[in-house]
Amino acid sequence: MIFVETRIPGCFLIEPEPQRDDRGFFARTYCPDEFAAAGIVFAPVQTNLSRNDKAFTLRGMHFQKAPHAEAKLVQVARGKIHDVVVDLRPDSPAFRQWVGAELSADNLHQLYIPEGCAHGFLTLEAGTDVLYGMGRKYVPGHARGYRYDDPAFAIEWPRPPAVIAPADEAWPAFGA
Ligand SMILES: Cc1cn([C@H]2C[C@H](O)[C@@H](COP(=O)(O)OP(=O)(O)O[C@H]3O[C@H](C)C(=O)[C@H](O)[C@H]3O)O2)c(=O)[nH]c1=O
Repeated sequence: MIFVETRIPGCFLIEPEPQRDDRGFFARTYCPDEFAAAGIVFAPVQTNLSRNDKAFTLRGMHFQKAPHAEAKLVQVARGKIHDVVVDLRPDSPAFRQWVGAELSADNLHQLYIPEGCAHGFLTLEAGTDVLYGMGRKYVPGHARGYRYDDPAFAIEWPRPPAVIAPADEAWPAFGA
């Protein structure tokens, strides 16, 4: 696995190293030793699957309120997304900055998102499945978020969403 830290400290783009043969390939998508060697202390304790039927479906920008903040390992099992992370840690040099990456079933790329960051994605193909490894079990009632187009972050999206949940349109403005 190849780890490339983004401009958000602790947020990594991860490129698995598929072992290819005549049948296809085998790729490791998580390994505690390789993560530890990259300086990441993370062990998924819950996994989630997000199925998105339509292209240009947007989910986000979500995070869990402390003390239930979640680190996440995100990968696309089918289709393609524009994945975005926003640093919400006031003491971070990248506070309020965002990073984006195209994750797809073809490029196998993953994003590791540390606690204290918001996460969201826009699907770029119909029938996109997003897999999550979560660093903490989900605790209902602690979900928080901001709008994907909040001017405080000025996130660049490939295009506006065609599908978005009312709850994701109703998040408060950052700093409100
Ligand atoms: C996150 C989560 C949700 N749920 C339940 C709660 C709702 O009844 C239902 C759908 O939840 P929600 O509408 O929050 O799903 P998304 O909008 O895809 O939210 C996720 O999308 C953004 C992009 C993320 O990074 C988070 O993983 C997560 O917030 O699943 C659970 O039972 N367990 C869970 O871990």
